[in-house]
Amino acid sequence: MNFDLSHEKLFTYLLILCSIIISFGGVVRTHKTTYRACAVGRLNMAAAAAVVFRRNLFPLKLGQKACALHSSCALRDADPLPQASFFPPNDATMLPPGSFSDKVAFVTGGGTGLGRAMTQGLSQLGATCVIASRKLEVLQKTAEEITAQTGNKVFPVACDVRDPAAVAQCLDQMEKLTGLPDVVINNAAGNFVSPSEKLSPNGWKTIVDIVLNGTAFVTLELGKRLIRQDKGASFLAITTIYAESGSGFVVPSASAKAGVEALYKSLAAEWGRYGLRFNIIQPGPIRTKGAFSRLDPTGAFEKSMIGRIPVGRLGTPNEIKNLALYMSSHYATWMSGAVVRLDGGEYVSMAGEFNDLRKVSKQQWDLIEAMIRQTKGS
Ligand SMILES: CCC/C=C/C=C/C(=O)SCCNC(=O)CCNC(=O)[C@H](O)C(C)(C)COP(=O)(O)OP(=O)(O)OC[C@H]1O[C@@H](n2cnc3c(N)ncnc32)[C@H](O)[C@@H]1OP(=O)(O)O
Ligand SMILES: NC(=O)C1=CN([C@@H]2O[C@H](COP(=O)(O)OP(=O)(O)OC[C@H]3O[C@@H](n4cnc5c(N)ncnc54)[C@H](OP(=O)(O)O)[C@@H]3O)[C@@H](O)[C@H]2O)C=CC1
Repeated sequence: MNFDLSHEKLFTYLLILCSIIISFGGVVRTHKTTYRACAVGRLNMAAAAAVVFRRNLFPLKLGQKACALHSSCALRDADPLPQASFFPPNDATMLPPGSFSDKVAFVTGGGTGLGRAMTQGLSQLGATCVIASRKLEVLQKTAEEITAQTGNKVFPVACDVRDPAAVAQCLDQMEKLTGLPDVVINNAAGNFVSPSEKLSPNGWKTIVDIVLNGTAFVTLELGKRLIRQDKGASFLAITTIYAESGSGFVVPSASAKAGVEALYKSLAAEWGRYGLRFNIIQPGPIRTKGAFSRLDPTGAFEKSMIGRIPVGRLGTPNEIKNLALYMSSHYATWMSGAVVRLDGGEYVSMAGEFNDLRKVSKQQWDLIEAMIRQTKGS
């Protein structure tokens, strides 16, 4: 029979081993660090065990903090699983050239990460783009780079979506620059992992304001203006797979993203009569600086994320781009109220009761099958 040593079991065996060695006043070596047990006793055992546990889960020394943070270093990639070779990402832009000629696109959070990739794709296919977020310099740099690549105008507009007056001003500015948009992508977000018992009221409010209120302010203000001008448009919101399931440690984000989905599904029903359609993409994990510096700052969780994804790798910004472009394009005019998950199978992989049986070896299956077949009657 195969000996399947899971992380959990490995920790347990390590803890037991530590306890035994420490009991004899020995020396334990883990990750090039030596812990000398001075006395025999439960306290020492617990302390050493805790250190072993922490070192395994967070393989960083506290002193390395600055260098470990993604914001100050290059992102470190965890390896994809072998099956990822069956599923290479195709970064090429999928729709035909000119698919967005004569169209105007408005993308919140368009200066970085997924928003930048979507803006780049829209611009490449002929759209004039307006990108909005708080940091004007970031937007300006992105706008210049994309325009240099595509030859199409990208206008940067500073806007904090939490402030309805700022949103109205931003849309005034857009109307002057380009007119009202044909394509709207609500992509701006804020997030951080935190135990919910550590959340302050302002921590909660900050995330809900950016994600839910920000999306609502942009969508309602633009919707009213489009309705007044009798102009149709496609609205897309970027949520996440846990908008559906909920998730611990990102509770404000989960709550706000679920609200965004309710908002978009509701408006799909109500505002179709004005030529407006509303759709949602739920991405799984994609390594961007903005997301991973706040959700996996030590890099300790990336490997387990990949382990949960049947396709065996993280997504790429361009994969979201291609889906977003299709959903926002004239090829998708019959799509409204849709929620599309793009996550390499992670959501269903986490949800299925028996999915962990993937770890069962062939020999173990033979034994299990024999046991089941032996059972007669109820
Ligand atoms: C399947 C994969 C799932 C992945 C999903 C990904 C979803 C995403 O949304 S990823 C997008 C991530 N990108 C961003 O978050 C970009 C924008 N983020 C920010 O600007 C900041 O991180 C922040 C959201 C905090 C907003 O910045 P702002 O300057 O406006 O706020 P602060 O004044 O810094 O903080 C406001 C209150 O929040 C508290 N807070 C901040 N960080 C934490 C933390 N790590 N833990 C707990 N609390 C935190 C902060 O203390 C403030 O509260 P208070 O002290 O009570 O005033
Ligand atoms: N990367 C991932 O794994 C996943 C990401 N997502 C979603 O994808 C979207 C993009 O995330 P990603 O590209 O990874 O992360 P980024 O941090 O790069 O993108 C977030 C963007 O939102 C903007 N933003 C934040 N706060 C505000 C605000 N108050 N007003 C206006 N703009 C704001 C930021 O710009 P600025 O700082 O200039 O304001 C930034 O450009 C988000 O909706 C996120 O929830 C969903 C699932 C997985």
